[in-house]
Amino acid sequence: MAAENANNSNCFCSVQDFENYAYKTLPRSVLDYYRSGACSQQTLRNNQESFTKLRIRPRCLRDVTLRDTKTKVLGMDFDIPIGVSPSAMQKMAHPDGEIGNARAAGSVGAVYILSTLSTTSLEEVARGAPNTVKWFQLYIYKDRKETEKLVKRAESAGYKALVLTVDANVFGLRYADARNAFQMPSHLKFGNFGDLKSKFLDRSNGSGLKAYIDLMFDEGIQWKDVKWLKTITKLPIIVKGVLIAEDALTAIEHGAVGIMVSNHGGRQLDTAPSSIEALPEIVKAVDGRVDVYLDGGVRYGTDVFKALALGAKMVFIGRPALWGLAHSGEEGVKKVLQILINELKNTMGLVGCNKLADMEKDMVVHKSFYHKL
Ligand SMILES: Cc1cc2nc3c(=O)[nH]c(=O)nc-3n(C[C@H](O)[C@H](O)[C@H](O)COP(=O)(O)O)c2cc1C
Ligand SMILES: CCCCCCC(=O)C(=O)O
Repeated sequence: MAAENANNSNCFCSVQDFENYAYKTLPRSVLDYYRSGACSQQTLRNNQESFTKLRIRPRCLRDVTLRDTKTKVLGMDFDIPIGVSPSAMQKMAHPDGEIGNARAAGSVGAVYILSTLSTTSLEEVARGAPNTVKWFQLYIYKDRKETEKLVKRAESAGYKALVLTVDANVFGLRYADARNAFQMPSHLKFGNFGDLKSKFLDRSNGSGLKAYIDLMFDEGIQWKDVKWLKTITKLPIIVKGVLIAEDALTAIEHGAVGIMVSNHGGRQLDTAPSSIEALPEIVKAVDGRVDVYLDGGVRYGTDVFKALALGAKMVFIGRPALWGLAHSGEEGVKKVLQILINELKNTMGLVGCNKLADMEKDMVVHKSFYHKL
């Protein structure tokens, strides 16, 4: 891309354009933290590759003049079935940070999930993006009182659900961060904590984030902690990071009202299945009792369509929002979301779906359907 075009948003047609821009402009250790997966990064790659192995089977000559993407999730109305997944330290991408990301989501009628490890406090995000439906992602600290305080604060600030991340009891092996001795830039801090919990710790052995997590997070969390969480909050609980049917059923038994199929963007267990590979077994097991959501590798409206047709109620993006933020803050995230909405509506039109309920499971097949010989 010519240098003079590097910041010309008119050229930014796809999520890939924003990713390319972020790769050229973000400081190396921030970029590596955002983009990397764990270990050999097979799951990271597979998240996107698995979508390319699915084919969409279109239906012709159906009236699609009023294409509608509205949906209702946990009793809340949304204009689109796409939301923003939690990601830590968003101010490293742009000073607009979490507030910009949340405002962008709200501007297109999408839900925004704030990370426990945000660089803006949950109260500031609530004040800065009052018109956005916000959910709060929770990591369970060894200090349960600290966890309880976070939950109460999220309730008071108007967050509408808790998203408990269950695939990060142990820190994934992220070699790029270890090599870079990754550290949050010194002008930033974790917004939700006032004392030393707001800063990274000793990084003499590699990533400062890893040192922080090892000290603060509880490796011993179990299903009974979901029950405990239910005793301290009235907010609906979504469990994020489920990849197999049995865990989905256990999550429901313990009170979860939503299951997010996710492998943490390939950043935790390397060689775990891709999210879209895992989705069908979970949808089947859950059998409509609770909502199933998905994130991981979603980069095109066709990916959104595939996940919805295979039974996800809502589909989330992690890195694409960070690439939008890196490009032009709130505006950039909004553009990324608009691209995905436009691609989704285009796909719906070409497949013959006027509304989300028109999507059928057999509109999406594995490519082997066409390559039987
Ligand atoms: C830089 C980064 C930070 C993340 N931080 C969190 C976090 O704080 N809490 C969490 O539950 N998931 C976190 N995730 C995982 C995302 O919520 C999400 O599962 C993943 O990014 C989805 O994959 P995608 O990036 O391919 O869309 C993070 C992901 C990235 C890329
Ligand atoms: C135990 C994993 C916690 C990682 C904290 C931030 C995050 O979720 C991510 O970097 O990914």
